[in-house]
Amino acid sequence: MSTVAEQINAVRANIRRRDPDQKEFLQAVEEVFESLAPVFEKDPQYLEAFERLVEPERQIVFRVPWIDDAGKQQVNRGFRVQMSSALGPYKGGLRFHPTVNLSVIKFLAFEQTFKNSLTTLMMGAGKGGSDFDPRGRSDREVMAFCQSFMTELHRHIGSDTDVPAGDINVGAREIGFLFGQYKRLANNFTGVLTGKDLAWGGSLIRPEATGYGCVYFAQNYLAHKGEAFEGKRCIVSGSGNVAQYTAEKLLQLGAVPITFSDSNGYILEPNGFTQEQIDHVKELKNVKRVRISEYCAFSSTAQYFAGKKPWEVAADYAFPSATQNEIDEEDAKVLAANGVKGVFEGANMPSTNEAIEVYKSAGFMFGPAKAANAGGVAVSGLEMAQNSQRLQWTRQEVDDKLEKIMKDIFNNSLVAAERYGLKGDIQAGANIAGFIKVADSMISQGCV
Ligand SMILES: NC(=O)C1=CN([C@@H]2O[C@H](COP(=O)(O)OP(=O)(O)OC[C@H]3O[C@@H](n4cnc5c(N)ncnc54)[C@H](O)[C@@H]3O)[C@@H](O)[C@H]2O)C=CC1
Ligand SMILES: O=C(O)CCC(=O)C(=O)O
Repeated sequence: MSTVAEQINAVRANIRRRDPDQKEFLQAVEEVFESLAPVFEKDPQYLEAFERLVEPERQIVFRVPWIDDAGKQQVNRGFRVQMSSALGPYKGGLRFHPTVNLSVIKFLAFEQTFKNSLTTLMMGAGKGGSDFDPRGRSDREVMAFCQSFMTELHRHIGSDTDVPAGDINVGAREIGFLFGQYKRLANNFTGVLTGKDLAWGGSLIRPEATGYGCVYFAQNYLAHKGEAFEGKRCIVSGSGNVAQYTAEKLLQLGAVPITFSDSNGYILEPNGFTQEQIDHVKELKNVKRVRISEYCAFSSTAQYFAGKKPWEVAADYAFPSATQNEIDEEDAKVLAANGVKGVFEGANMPSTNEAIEVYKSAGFMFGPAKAANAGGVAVSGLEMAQNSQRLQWTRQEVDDKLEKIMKDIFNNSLVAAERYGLKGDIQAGANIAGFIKVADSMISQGCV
């Protein structure tokens, strides 16, 4: 008869043996595994549920052929990983980026499972995307790609089956093209995607939801520690959807957002961005689709640091909002040395596991992605609810619900950590609270 510790090690070894090359997926699993140990110790049924959960219910990999503006054939690879339907239809975004592969989509789908559970709404989890790079492509090329992608994907999704949304490089334009093709193929006008345009079934506050939600989460955390945003300098990375609305909400709450970045470098506004300057970033990134360095032509006070990450700037709090593993151990040490006291993850898995260790030993407040960035998918869940009712709620109604969900996520994570003897560890608490709801549902639904 093996001990629980031996059983945990056997499950861990099996996961590693099965997909040894999927480094992002293994990293995400490892981060969760550590914090679930006390749960597995308490009831070995949970370990069995976990062993099932790490194996996606279904993985779809497909060819996406399309014709570019020069009349030349292009071929990309498409993915949809349907991770878990324990709590509802599969739900999670689509990412179009040259770095997309099965490991990246699997890690995102795995994280999504815990995140969607934390929202308190009834959503299973999935994630998808393609190695298609929209940079430099015309609107017509992006449409041709989206139509081809949906031509295969449409067989696998539906408003009660799987409801994709946006992620990196999938915003309002792409959701429109994808929805149009779905409707044409399925002959069905239904809420099969979220992040839709307001005129045809979208929800107010969905564009703002991930960034606003991350700041609401941080606000709860700060209040718990007796701190407040007023006058606090905040580093934001990225300059896309999540970064823009994180900076906007920080400004509204009296904080001072001072940076944005992209993969080429970062910009610093030493006195903080105004709303007009944030609106200019939105125009540059969402309409003109140019590099963040272009911002400096608009502001005489801005500085641009080519090839650098914003973590070197002295600040109070950091909001990584670009991509995975953008903060490594060295970056985390620099944050600590510069006086940062909290990291709140807008992006998915932006911190390496070694960076998280540094946060813990430095005593940072740490808002892990699954909890801190759950506002986006939460408002997607609210969009689904509105679509089912064929109603549209007001901006205030949706924002109030988002604020409440983020408060509940913080409190539920706090309570779960304490219940398992890890008082104050919000990272462990979020993993535990997210997992237990999924695992209990899996157990009561039988071995499926
Ligand atoms: N859009 C949403 O509702 C949600 C997004 N997320 C996560 O937030 C992150 C950002 O996503 P979005 O803002 O939606 O995408 P986006 O496409 O609007 O923006 C991504 C931004 O990140 C920057 N970026 C990409 N790679 C980078 C790198 N290596 N270094 C520095 N900057 C880089 C891009 O230049 C761009 O400004 C991703 O990790 C995504 O998975 C998480 C929850 C929901
Ligand atoms: O809104 C959604 O369905 C998904 C958002 C997402 O992809 C994420 O939370 O990472």
